This record gives sequence, C-alpha cells and structure tokens, in this order.
Amino acid sequence: MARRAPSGRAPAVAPAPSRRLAGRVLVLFTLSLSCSYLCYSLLCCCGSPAAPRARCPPARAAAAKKLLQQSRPCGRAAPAPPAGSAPGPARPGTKRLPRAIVVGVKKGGTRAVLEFIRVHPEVRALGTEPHFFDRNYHRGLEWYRSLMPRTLDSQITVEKTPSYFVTKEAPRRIFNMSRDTKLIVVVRNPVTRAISDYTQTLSKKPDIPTFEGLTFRNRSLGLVDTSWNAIRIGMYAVHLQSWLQYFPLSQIHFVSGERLITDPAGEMGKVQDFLGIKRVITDKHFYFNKTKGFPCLKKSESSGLPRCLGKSKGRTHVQIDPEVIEQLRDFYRPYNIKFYETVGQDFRWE
Ligand SMILES: Nc1ncnc2c1ncn2[C@@H]1O[C@H](COP(=O)(O)OS(=O)(=O)O)[C@@H](OP(=O)(O)O)[C@H]1O
Repeated sequence: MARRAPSGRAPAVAPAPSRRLAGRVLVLFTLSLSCSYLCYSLLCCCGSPAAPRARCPPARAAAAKKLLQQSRPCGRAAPAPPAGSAPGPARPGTKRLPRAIVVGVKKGGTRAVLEFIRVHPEVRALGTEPHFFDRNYHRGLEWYRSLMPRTLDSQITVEKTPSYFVTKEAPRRIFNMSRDTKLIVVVRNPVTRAISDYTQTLSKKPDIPTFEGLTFRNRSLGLVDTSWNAIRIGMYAVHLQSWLQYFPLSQIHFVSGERLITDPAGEMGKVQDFLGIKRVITDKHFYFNKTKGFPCLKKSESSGLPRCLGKSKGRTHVQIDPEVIEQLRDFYRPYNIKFYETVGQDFRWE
C-alpha cells in the first residue's frame, strides 16, 4: 500500500530539487572525466615521449597518430593568429619559418621545382611568393611565419621567391633568420632566361621597346646594358658571391633548369637528397604532356589529379635576331665559366 505523505509535503520517494540537481551534476562530472581520460590517452599516451610507448596497442597508436595529425602536439603552445584573423577550429601542425627556400632564379623553373617538391609527404610549401627578404622585410618575421603552411615536426616548410637571388640584402637577412637555411637555385641558360623574362614583360606591357633595343647601350660597339634586369639576373657568378659571404656552397643546391624539363625525376632526386628526405618523387610521378610540351605531374599535391603548370609557364618566346643572341652568348661566356668553376658543375650553356 502506498504511503501517503503528510499534507503540504512532497511524497517521501520523490527526490528534493536540490538532490536531483546534485545527481545531474554527478553524472555530468563522471561523463566529463571519462571524456578527458579518453582524449588524454589517445593524444598524449602514444605521442608523448614521456609516456610508455610499449603499452599502446597498435590500433590505438594508429588512431592517436591520426588524431595527432589533426591537432597540435601535446604541450606545444598554439602560435598567435595573425592580427585580424578569426579563431577557427584547431588545424594540424604549427606554422614554422622555412627550412629551405628556392631563392632563384626568375624564369629558371622555380615554380616547377616548388610544385614537384611539395608532392613529397615530408614537405609543405607556401604556394604564393611572399617576397619577405626583399619587399616585405619591414613586416617582421612573425608576419612571415604567419604566411606559412602548418607542418608537423617531421615536415619541412619551403617557400620560393626568385627575386631573392639578385637582392643584395637577402643572404644576410636569411642568414639572420637561420644560418641553417637550405638554399635552392634553379639556373637556366642566361640568354634563354633573358628572352623568357622579356617575353613575360611584353605579355603584360605590349608597348615596351624591342629586346634588341633594351639589350644594348651601344649595339654597334657590342656594349650590353647590364643595368637592365633581364640581363643582370643572368650574371649568376656575380650574384652568387653575395650568397657565399654567408652560406657555404654545401648549403646551396643548384638545379639545372634544362634538365628539369628533360629529366624532372633525376633533378628532383637530387633536390630530395639535398633536403635530406627519402627519394619519394620518382619517374612514376611524371608524364610528358605533348600539348604543353613539358613534363607534368600525374597527381598534384592539391587535387590529386594530373596537373601541368599554368599558361604563364612555357610561353612561346619572342623571335630574337640570331646575331643578338650570338652577342649575348659572348657576353655571358666569362660569367658562365666563372659560375661553373665556383659551383663545380658544368651546365653546358654553350
Ligand atoms: N614542367 C614544366 N612546365 C612548365 N614550365 C616549366 C617546367 N619545367 C620548367 N619550366 C620552365 O619554367 C619557366 C618559368 O620559370 P619560373 O617558374 O621560375 O618563372 S617565375 O620566375 O616564377 O615567373 C618556364 O619558362 P618559359 O618556357 O620561358 O615560359 C619553363 O620553361
């Protein structure tokens, strides 16, 4: 028989509101404790060097690794977001300053090297040219870092800005950032490079003078105008001297722009060796696109689909008077010879 409570009071079996609340708090507390433990054991047990790795079963270790890739490593402080950016969900890795920079040369094949190397799982690259060590140095290293893609501890951050090679202050500035920075220079026959450079400028400013007109200070005397950038950039031996004041030759890798087209896997093999990463990018990654006339990637880093470089790469060059080409070959010869001697490699631009 049901017991009746004295009138005006709640039945004895029904909990008082405060006891009901206490019960809910207890349930919530237990739940949050379990969740915290689960997160801790997945994220930190297998990832932290202090934790006994042997106790992690393989399935849990794999789950933890995946989770780690989606979050920051335990105990590492998140970098401050760039001013004005909205707080978003946690993304994998940390923004780090580049460990390797493709510093030049303009029209040498720098985009191809960047797009090819970023296919490597141990490499993350900034897609755009930050121009930090020439135009944007006043913005500071934190600005530069904020542009970088996030990387895991095992990954290398790479950027490319071809104008660094001819920027007087760039070697000192990069050295001050890190004396261990690895430098990559993609070089190409300076005569072809100059014509490529001019062809690009002409496509943007159709009213500029002719190539021949810009090349000489006095054509009949064969006096080349070395103040014209398209000419000056190709004097590799001169620019290299500024870099060698800060970096040993062993820290600079030269890619042949010509071989990058005829044997992309061979050239990229050497780039991977230089970066100290496994030779993952091989012949299997490339196919020759007859329409484009260049090697292309079977799977790009971004979409996983076949990808050639854009229309601004591999343009048809402006026709230049063969006599002018000959004069330019003569002009560059001593610089080329000096360059081959300095780097200990013959690029066969004759
Ligand atoms: N795989 C592949 N596809 C397309 N183009 C290739 C490739 N490999 C090297 N190249 C050559 O790269 C030249 C452009 O060099 P850059 O990327 O350094 O140019 S830029 O300085 O960034 O504007 C570009 O120069 P041009 O042919 O004169 O346009 C190409 O010859």
